[in-house]
Amino acid sequence: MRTFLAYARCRNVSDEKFHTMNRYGSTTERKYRKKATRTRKPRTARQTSKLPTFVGEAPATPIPVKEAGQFGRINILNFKPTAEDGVYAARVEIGEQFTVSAQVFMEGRAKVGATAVLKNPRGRIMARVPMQVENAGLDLYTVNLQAGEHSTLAPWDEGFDDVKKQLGNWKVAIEGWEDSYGAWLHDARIKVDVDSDVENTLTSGAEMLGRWAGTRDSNLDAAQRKTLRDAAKQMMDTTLDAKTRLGFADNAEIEALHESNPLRDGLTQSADHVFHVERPKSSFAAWYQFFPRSEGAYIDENGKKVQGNFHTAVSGLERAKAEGFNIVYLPPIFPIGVTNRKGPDGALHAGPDDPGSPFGIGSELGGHDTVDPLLGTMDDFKAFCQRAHELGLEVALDFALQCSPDHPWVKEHPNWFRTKPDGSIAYAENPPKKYQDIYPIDFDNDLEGIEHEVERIMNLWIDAGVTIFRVDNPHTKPVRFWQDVLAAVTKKHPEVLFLAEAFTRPAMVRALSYAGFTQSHCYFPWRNTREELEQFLQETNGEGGFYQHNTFWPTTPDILTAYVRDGGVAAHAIRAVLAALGSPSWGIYNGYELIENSQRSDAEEQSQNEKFEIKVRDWSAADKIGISELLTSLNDIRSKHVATTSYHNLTILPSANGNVLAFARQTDAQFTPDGKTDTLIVVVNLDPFNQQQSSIHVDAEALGLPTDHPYHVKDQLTGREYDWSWDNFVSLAPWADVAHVFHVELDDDADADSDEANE
Ligand SMILES: O=P(O)(O)O[C@H]1O[C@H](CO)[C@@H](O[C@H]2O[C@H](CO)[C@@H](O)[C@H](O)[C@H]2O)[C@H](O)[C@H]1O
Repeated sequence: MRTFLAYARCRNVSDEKFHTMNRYGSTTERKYRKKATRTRKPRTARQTSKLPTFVGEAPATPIPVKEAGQFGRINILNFKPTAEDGVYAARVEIGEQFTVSAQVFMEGRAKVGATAVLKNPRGRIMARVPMQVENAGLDLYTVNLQAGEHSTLAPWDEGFDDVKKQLGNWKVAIEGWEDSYGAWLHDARIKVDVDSDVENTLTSGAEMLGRWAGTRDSNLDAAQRKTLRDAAKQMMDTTLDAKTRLGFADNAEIEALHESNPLRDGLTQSADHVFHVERPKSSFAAWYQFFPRSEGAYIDENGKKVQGNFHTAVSGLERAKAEGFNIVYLPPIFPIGVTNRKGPDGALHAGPDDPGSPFGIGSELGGHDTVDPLLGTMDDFKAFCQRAHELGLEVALDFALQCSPDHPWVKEHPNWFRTKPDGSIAYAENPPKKYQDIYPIDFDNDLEGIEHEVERIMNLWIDAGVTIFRVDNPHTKPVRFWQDVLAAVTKKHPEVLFLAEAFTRPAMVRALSYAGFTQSHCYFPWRNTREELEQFLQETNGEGGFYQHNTFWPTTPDILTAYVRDGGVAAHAIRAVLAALGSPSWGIYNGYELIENSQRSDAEEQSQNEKFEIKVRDWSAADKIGISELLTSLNDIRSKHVATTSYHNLTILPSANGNVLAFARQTDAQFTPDGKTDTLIVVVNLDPFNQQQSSIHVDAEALGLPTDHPYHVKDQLTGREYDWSWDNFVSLAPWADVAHVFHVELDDDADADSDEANE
């Protein structure tokens, strides 16, 4: 991994805000310029030495850019990521490490440098960071940035107001400049070595050093300016030999100034590129789904199931908390219709004691704005949310926009439903699935009316304590509808998040993200082979991660794949590791801890499905299985390793065995709480039945790890330690460990060594 050279205060003359910031020093900016400030001497106002005027080569001069599309003196192209279609800005979570790149170049053989400028929503410059050459032939430069500090605060926590101030549209611009010192030094070394045109070369160099000492942009202090002027003077001492004279400009002290306060000729600034910065947990979240009616449920003396309610459901909150999750997700909690109510496993007829699918919303008791009386009252729900908040959990509520035939809207707003010529209403479908117990909404008769009603209802649940909506099947409704509703709701409540349950074509999923959905369900459950996973991990954690935040769920009440059905405990463990560490956002549907994996014969979902019946579970059985313990460890690893929090830091590692997947996640030292690079190496045996061995290749240089000696890795799941280097043997057996989650443990010296090597 490339490391940063701290880059202090390369001040743009026209930017007085930056001048102010330098004096008071924002945390972010201090972070980026740590190294340089350590070596900088106190500033004095007086200029101490005078230079003779030398005749040298003319530096590149800035050319004003008067309209969009005009080139400046330096060419800057291909900034990534840009707003898609020029409208939908890239998105990152506060404190998430992300990478920007651009092509920066100029004519001829001239050398260039590039600097990224990061501005907060108020336009204040928070960091100026030198970019690194990614591919010299393509003139491609990259840099890792972070907008604001990583935070885990929830909206009701003390201190959230400070977080809130940092949310919104940040901007990144690229500064390109001619690297006159770098280019001169390259040529001067050769010319002095072969004794060609030496006097002209040294004279030009001295002139360049003098000019550097005099520029405001380089923001040198008085002592640093003197260093450059003295070097220039000494270079002109013709009594000395050429090599000695060159040495005055070719040494570590001047090189350090070149890194921290370079001479930037022909300075050219790109346009600002917007990044929408969202609140904590907008993308980095661990979800836990349970049905409140199953919590505390029991079988009474007559053999009848007695359902739970919002009082007993606190046990679900406590389990989620104990396992380290931070969002609890509840299926719809509204009254359930009677007409066409479904029976066990979706049977088309329900018995008198069948509770029905909670997605069959609405009865004479009320609709989407009413708590199902079997679960309790609105006050009970508020108390439940309050308890969740005390435990540090956010409550996500399912919002399924559809109606049982008994829903009040069916009578109150007949124009919200499409009738067939015979006056009946067709039931809802999500082909090939049929939902005979619900009517779909018709959005084409009264879009505005439906929008207002949905806004009213969402605000009502927000007032009760909900901070997140998981929206059921949003892709079967107009995108524009969601765009309007989400904009209206977030205008009043910018902290509210939305998860799209959209298993559908990529264009629709992407459009929903643009419409305001902060996270999205995805096809992770069906990506099982190494090739499929490698591709999917890179898709989720790549360029697309700026526009769509995929959340990985191994199972849901609607999804139980053959892999999980057949692979037993090992398959559950494998999929949990992949979900927790493959995406910053992951989720578990409860019962996973109990290996509930019996599948319906006619559907890819669980039999005795909780959607249609109340589950009475023996949670004490979970202890023997160990999945609950694994989930807890995975959430613990996620909370301790900031490298798990970014959609932009995953690298696939080559593995010799097609059944073994390996990837690294890495966060640069300046973005971690302890100031050390955080590197995790995850190795997973994808075969739930057999032991698999492999050799994992780690490009130590690319990851900034020691290249000439082994480094220490510690398995965060087992505590075992190993020495790793370029190629590493692994052996994982399903009956022992399905995965390694290694943290690379570099002592400070090793970290510093590798920094030096990369610089
Ligand atoms: O259509 P999806 O696969 O995305 O599933 C989601 O929406 C379904 C409809 O809301 C929902 O289905 C469940 O509720 C229906 C209405 O009560 C019922 O007819 C279905 O049989 C039942 O599976 C599904 O749970 C939800 O995730």
